[in-house]
Amino acid sequence: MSILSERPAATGLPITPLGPNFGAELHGIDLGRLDDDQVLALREALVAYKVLFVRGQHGLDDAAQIEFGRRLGEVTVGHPVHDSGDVAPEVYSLDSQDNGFADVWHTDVTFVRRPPAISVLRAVVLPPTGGDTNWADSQLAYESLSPGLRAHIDTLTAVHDGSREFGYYLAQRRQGQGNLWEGEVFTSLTPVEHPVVRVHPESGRKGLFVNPGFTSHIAGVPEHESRGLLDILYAHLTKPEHVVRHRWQAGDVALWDNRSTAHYANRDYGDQHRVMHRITLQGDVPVGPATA
Ligand SMILES: O=C(O)CCC(=O)C(=O)O
Ligand SMILES: [Fe+2]
Repeated sequence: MSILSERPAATGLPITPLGPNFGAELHGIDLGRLDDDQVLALREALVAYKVLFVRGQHGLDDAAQIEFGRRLGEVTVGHPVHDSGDVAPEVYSLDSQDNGFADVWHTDVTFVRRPPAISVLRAVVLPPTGGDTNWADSQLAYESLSPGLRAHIDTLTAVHDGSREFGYYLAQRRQGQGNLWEGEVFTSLTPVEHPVVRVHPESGRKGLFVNPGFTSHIAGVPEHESRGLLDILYAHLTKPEHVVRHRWQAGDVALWDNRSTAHYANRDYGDQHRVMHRITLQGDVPVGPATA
């Protein structure tokens, strides 16, 4: 029996859930021509399903992708330090011929005070095979930890450090001159602290908010303890039961909620070319259980 259940949403969006709570596909809509009710429904579906896949968006170019983003929220510049070259400032281009890989589990740009809430990714050039992307449900992962561990990590904060992935790039390629992100020009990547457990500002659900890409350590505990605990949390977050995997086709767009997910792009396509264009929507300062 197929786990897919065609469920006509009350809102009129044709949503096919990929599981009970995580991931859904949308067919038969044009992201460039949504009416206001559909935009609202999409926004709600994004919080509910955390990652949405929209097929057949062949007409969407960078400008239309940005325009679509503006209907959902405040579009940021593409990245705090990366320069994507000959594209609009809002676009972050991941080009395999320019070291644009995302083969480490991460949540986007958590190394700033207000990480982006939502990302919208469009396939521009796809390899003939491979290059799938995986998303992990950080809320389900949190909820399926034992109560004792949940209570413990509810109290912790962690340090997020963008210099691990982008420090060399900022120093060498950008000569210490990053982009203007929310009024701040990034000349260095100063580590920031976020709660280990994030309370989602819209749904109120708690989720793990640490990621191997940018989290350097848990604050205020010995290094070996931090390492051990993070390893447990990462292994749990990325269990197959918590993950959906998307096999890209031309015209696909994926949208995800960075407040409740992490993701990883498979680097398994050899020398083939792969280009993805991402835009991000402004988020808020992550809040933990103690202050929620
Ligand atoms: O290349 C991909 O599939 C995902 C890249 C990524 O991490 C992102 O767009 O945020
Ligand atoms: Fe990413």
